[in-house]
Parts: sequence; structure tokens; C-alpha cells
Amino acid sequence: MLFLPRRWTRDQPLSSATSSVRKWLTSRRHSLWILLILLVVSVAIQTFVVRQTRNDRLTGLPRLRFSVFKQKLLPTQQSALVVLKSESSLAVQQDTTYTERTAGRNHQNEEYEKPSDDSLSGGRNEFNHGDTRSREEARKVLPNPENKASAALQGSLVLRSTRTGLSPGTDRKLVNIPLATCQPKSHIVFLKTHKTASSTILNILYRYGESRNLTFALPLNKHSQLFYPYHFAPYFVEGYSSRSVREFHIMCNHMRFNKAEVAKVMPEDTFYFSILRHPVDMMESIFIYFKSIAAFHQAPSLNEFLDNSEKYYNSSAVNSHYAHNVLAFDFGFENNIVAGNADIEKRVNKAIAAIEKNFHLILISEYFDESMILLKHALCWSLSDVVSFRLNSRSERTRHTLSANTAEKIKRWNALDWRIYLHFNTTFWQNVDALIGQEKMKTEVSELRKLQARMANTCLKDGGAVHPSQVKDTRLKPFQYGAAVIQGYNLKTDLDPQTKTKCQRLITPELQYTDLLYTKQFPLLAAKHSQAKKKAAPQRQRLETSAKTEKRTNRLSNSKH
Ligand SMILES: Nc1ncnc2c1ncn2[C@@H]1O[C@H](COP(=O)(O)OS(=O)(=O)O)[C@@H](OP(=O)(O)O)[C@H]1O
Repeated sequence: MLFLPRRWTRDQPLSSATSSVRKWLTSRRHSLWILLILLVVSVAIQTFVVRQTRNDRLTGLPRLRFSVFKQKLLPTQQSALVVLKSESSLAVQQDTTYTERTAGRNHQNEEYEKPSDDSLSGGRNEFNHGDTRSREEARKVLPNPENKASAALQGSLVLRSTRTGLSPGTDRKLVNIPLATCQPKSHIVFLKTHKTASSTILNILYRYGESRNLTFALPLNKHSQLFYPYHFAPYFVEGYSSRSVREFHIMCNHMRFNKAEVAKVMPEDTFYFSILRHPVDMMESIFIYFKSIAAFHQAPSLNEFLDNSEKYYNSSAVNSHYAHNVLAFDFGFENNIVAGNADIEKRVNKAIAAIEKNFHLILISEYFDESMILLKHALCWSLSDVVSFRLNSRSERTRHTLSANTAEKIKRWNALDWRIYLHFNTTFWQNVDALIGQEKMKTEVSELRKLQARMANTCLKDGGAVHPSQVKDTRLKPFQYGAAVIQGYNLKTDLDPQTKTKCQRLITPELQYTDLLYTKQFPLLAAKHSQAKKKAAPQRQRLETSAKTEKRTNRLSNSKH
């Protein structure tokens, strides 16, 4: 384009300066130089544009298209994501289009389902106390406290691997900087796994962020989850596609993890962490809580489910992931594998390597307080930042322990989860040794417990959790689901306004707190959502009534035949 036609340059009357330019331009060697320079300049421009786009993704956040993802959805699941089509058009198809759990979670004032004890166990003798066994078993996989190998890690915390044939994941390090000099971290991703005490951690993160005006990567259209069980995609986050949020600080709602996609939403220096629970206790909790899913619905007991999984479990049924290696599933992996499968070692190693690569810290539910101390150090937070009350816990009536025999069956059925748990239970204690040491850990845990006891004394009316039917303030009632009875709290009545707000936040259940933050962060959208919900209420009520009538009629006609 810059080359002048030879004929044109030859015919023009030129001064000596322009004539030498002409000669230079028409020389073949110089033409090649010009070409080369042009090439270099265009490559530089392209690199600049690509970088700029990437920066935009992390901060300014460009628009993503929905249509690509829609094709991947299963027919039964498609409707759940219809609402995603337009973020700002507010296609509020409340309740009826959600996945089972999400739908349930939007019916706050549901009747509590009272479980029949037999339906839970297939024999009450099977159960005794859970937490103790699982803590003891967890202890069995601790490193020898005399083991000085971890001393070599002083100064930096390296997540060590006990996997076969793989080197330790050294790419993820936590620097052991004294609390006095370190900078508190506020770019955080918490992968909220299921039935692992994750709601208690979510509450900690919500309080930390709210009190510092941080921005949360909340689910689009006021949903309570980041469209779990679909693999995470950036457009699941409110404010991402519309670019209405410049920077997200914290992402912590349930999602199926996908690092590459999460990284598009969160800043580069984000701290990633998650929590695991002993798969035996976890499955016992899940079996009760998700009793209504297809896999568990017909099973008279967990033991019976495990003995006849081929009868009850269909991997393609909706919500079946809750019934099989759900930890692995939440981390984004394929979950359908059992012990003895030829691929198990490969799959275990792959999963552990990926978690080590993508997460800075993995906590253990059985050691919740120790986990909070570790987290506090890793994030450079203070002790009061990690104070919490136990949330989302079942009443004793629906809490059970399984026999050793059933426990072994769970470990085989959830072999992938079991191996992941064993690995990270080990690295957890290596991290404790490396970052703070066992002695300091004991001291700090005891300080944390004292602080928690003081807070409970200040805030709680009944000293602890109560049956949901006894929760006085209905706005603070925890969501009830399946065959579980989830406990709540009552506050003391004579609290001054500031203390009251602080105490209230400590006991606010996940759904209500998510709503509250959404309304703070997106007041206009929240107002439109509640208007749309009000409008849809009578129609929903009609649908519910006719569904109930139809169910009753069917039951009657079935009993006649
Ligand atoms: N602080 C602390 N320490 C130990 N365990 C705790 C803690 N907080 C909550 N829990 C227990 O975690 C279970 C609820 O987990 P989640 O909140 O992750 O459940 S959910 O997936 O969000 O529904 C639930 O377990 P189960 O009671 O066995 O169901 C809670 O009792």
C-alpha cells in the first residue's frame, strides 16, 4: 500500500531530496526493509490489542454470549438456564425453572419434613455418634508430629503430595509473613463444597466483605448458587456481562469449579481455597438432606442404597451427582467411578494434581477451628475475622453415625472423594507445621474458642442452636430441605443496635444473606426482581394448588385400583 508505482515516481519533477527518497523507495532491498518494519509494527499492535482485551476481562469485563452454552445443556436442565438469556432483561422465571435444590431453597416457609427414623437407617442400631469417629479416623492419617521434614518448609508453605508417581505441587505457595507486616487479602475464591461446613465459611466471608464494602461475584438474577451443577461460566455472575461491576473481590457461592473460567472474572492475585469433609460423614449428611433426589428417594436406608446402587443410582438422572463422589464433582471432575476400577489411580492422581495447582489452601471440616486459624494466617486476617457460629447444622434427631461396615462401603463407593480427602488431610497438617506449628495452633484455637464463647454469650438467647420451629424471627429461619431438620438461632432481645446488627449477621443463613448482599450491590435489579416475583405470586400459587390437587387425585385413584 505504501509503495508508489514506479511509473508515477519516474514521471514527476522532483527536487534532489525527494529524488533520493524516490530512489530509496524504489530500491528492491529497501522495499524489503519496509515490509519487515511493517510486519513488526503490526505484530506489536496485535499483541497490544490482545493484552488489552485480557485486562478488560479481568477488570472491565466484556460481554459473553449465552447461546454457545445453551446447546450443551440436557433437555431437563435447559429451562433452568433460560433466565440467563438476558441479564438485564430480568427474565425472572422464579422457582418453577430452577434445579430441585434451588427451587426448594426459594420456598422459605415450607413445612418442616419430619423424617421417620426407619427411613433414615434401615435399623437404628446402625448409628452411633459421628463426629468422634470421623475425627479419630482423620487423625489416623496425620503426619507423625515428630516428623521434622516439614521444618524444612519454614518460611514458605508448600502443599506436599503423597500421591504415587507425582511430584509435590510446588507451584502454589503461601508465604509465611508475620501478621504484623503482611497485607490482608481481599481477592478470594472459596469453592463452596456440599455438606462440609461451607455455609459457616460463606458467612465469615460475607461478613468480612460486607463490613469493608467489598464486591461479591453473586449469582445472576438473584439466584442462590452460581448455576450449580453446570460448570462455572463467567456470565453466571451478576454484573459481569453488563460490566456494571469493575472489580470482584470475593466469589463464594456454590458452583462447579472451572479454574480457567473463574479466572476470567477474578483478579490475577486471587487466593483460592476450599474445604473437604470426611466422605463417610459427608455422605450420611447428604443422604438425609437430599433424601428427595431420585437416587435416594426409593432407598429405605443408606446401607440399602450402597448394597444395591445399580438399582437406585442412575448417573444421568437429575441431581444424581449428590449421590456419588460429590466432592470430586464440585471440584469439576467426572464423578462416576468406584474403588477397583482400572482407572482409579490415574483419576485420583489427576484430580489431586489439579486441586494442588489451582488452590492455595484446602481446609478440613473435622478440624474446623484449626482450619480457621490456618485461613486467618494465609489471608493475613485477624482472629475476630474468622469467628463464627455453626450454621446449617442438623438437629441431633436427624444426625447419625454409620456402622464400620457401612462406612467401608461408602469409602469404596466414593473412592475418588475418599482418596482426595486422605491426601489433603495430610497436607493440611503439613501446612499447620510449616505455617504456624502445632503449639501455636493450639494456643490460637483456644483463643478463637474463647472469643466464640464470648460472642455466643453476648448474642444468643438460648446459648446455642435451636429447633427451626423455635426460631422467633422468621427472617432468620434457616432453609429446610429433604429429611434434615436444620437448626437456627435466637438473639438476645436487649442488644444495642450496633451489637444487634453484628449478632444478626453471625446467624443470618446463606439464602437470606445472599439476598441482602445482592440488594446492596444491585438495588435497582433487586427492586425489579421483587416486583416481578410479586406479580408472579398468584399464578405460582394457582399452579401449586392444582399440582397438589392432581397429586391427591392420582393417589386416590391408585389406591382404588
Ligand atoms: N463450624 C463447624 N464445624 C463443623 N461442622 C460444621 C460447622 N458448621 C457447620 N457444620 C456442618 O456442616 C454441614 C453443613 O454443611 P454446608 O453448610 O456445607 O451444607 S450445604 O451444602 O451448604 O447445604 C452440617 O453437617 P450435618 O449437621 O452433619 O449435616 C453442619 O453441622
